[in-house]
Amino acid sequence: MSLLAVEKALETILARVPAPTSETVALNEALGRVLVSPVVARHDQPPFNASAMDGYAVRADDVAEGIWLTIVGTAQAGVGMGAAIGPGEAARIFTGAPLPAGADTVIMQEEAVREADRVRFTADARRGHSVRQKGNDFSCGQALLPVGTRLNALHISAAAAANCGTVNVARRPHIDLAATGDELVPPGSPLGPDQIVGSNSLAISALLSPLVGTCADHGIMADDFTSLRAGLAGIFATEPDIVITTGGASVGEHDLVQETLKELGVSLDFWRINMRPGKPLMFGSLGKTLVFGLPGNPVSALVTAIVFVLPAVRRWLGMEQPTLWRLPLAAPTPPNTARRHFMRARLQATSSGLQVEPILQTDSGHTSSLAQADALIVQPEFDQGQAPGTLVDVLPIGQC
Ligand SMILES: Nc1nc2c(c(=O)[nH]1)N[C@H]1C(S)=C(S)[C@@H](COP(=O)(O)OP(=O)(O)OC[C@H]3O[C@@H](n4cnc5c(N)ncnc54)[C@H](O)[C@@H]3O)O[C@H]1N2
Ligand code: MOO
Repeated sequence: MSLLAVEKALETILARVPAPTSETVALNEALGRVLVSPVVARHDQPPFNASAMDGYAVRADDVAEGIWLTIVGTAQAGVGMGAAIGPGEAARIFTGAPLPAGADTVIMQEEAVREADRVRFTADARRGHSVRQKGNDFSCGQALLPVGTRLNALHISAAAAANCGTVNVARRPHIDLAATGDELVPPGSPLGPDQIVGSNSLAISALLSPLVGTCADHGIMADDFTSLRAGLAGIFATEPDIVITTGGASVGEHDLVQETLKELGVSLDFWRINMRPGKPLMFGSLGKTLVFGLPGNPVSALVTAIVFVLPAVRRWLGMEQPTLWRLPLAAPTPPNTARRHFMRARLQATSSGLQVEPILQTDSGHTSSLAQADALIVQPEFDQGQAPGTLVDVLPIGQC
């Protein structure tokens, strides 16, 4: 198989992702979930003309310098006055209270002089001032949040105000994760001779967990057919939505993942992408299960998870894909090879706007440089290298 273009690989993956399916959850459990139906207001907001200030409800036409109005009642939040005000009258009113019939304006108490049951004002009345008109926030039946919205605190505020106790959200995929490699030990273990700490599973789990239902870590599988076959067959038996392996994806004698997956019935769509890091990525499916075989190198594993697995999960949930940013380079980039380079980089906020500074480390086993990055510059194949100030494509990864 020759190297596949990044776009073609992504297109192939996204075409295999099923359409979102819906489940209903209580709003207090909906943080981070993605809407499959819009949030629609169930009432006008505010439901009545309401005071925005503590002060006096008046008829604007009645207010003039030196004129006293008679206070005929009180309106407070939750308890309206229950009567109208007439010419020459005012009502004491508090923030959030329904405006009494007949009133059209509220004047705040700092601009009022009160004596017993009468009041005059030190400022002009501006008709409608300090009144939140019924429905000025939203009206009954209005769509407030569209399909595809990933609910954050701001969205939950609007949905709650609209009296939506439940929301329809996308079912989240269940993911099974396995690392492969005889040399690997779990993080936190004593490190024996020739051993490496397996970091990929924790990293990928951290990347995907905010979006997915479960991300079950099946630990480390040895580089032999018997262990791999048994381990992976056990995972496929539970029919997860997505299986992700890391390591054993390349061409060495110990890279057995591809052969094992095929033996277990996985139909492979592709293997090897024209990118760095991350060339030996595999993708296929077994029944309804999508299968990603990511490279073992930690930077390659995480970059391919960001570039291919995250978009698949977003599609699964019905979310939009983020677009690349165009930012000026803060420093030159070196020439690229024939493979598209997802170059580690740092965003810099300057007085003239955002810039992106390339990190020149390209070793795909070098995790500390990836930890310093909050963006990837997407450098085209055969790019001859660019001077500072040139606009380049940037994929922000600071939220990952
Ligand atoms: N002759 C060739 N050799 C290699 C090629 C090639 O085209 N021809 N491709 C290289 C590229 S590019 C990559 S990327 C790697 C990927 O190889 P594998 O997917 O087979 O990964 P491994 O050999 O299993 O491991 C590579 C490296 O990463 C470490 N590793 C593995 N798993 C983990 C883990 N879970 N956490 C942390 N580190 C891990 C492993 O110890 C190795 O150091 O192949 C090149 N070779
Ligand atoms: O394509 Mo590999 O991921 O560079 O080391």
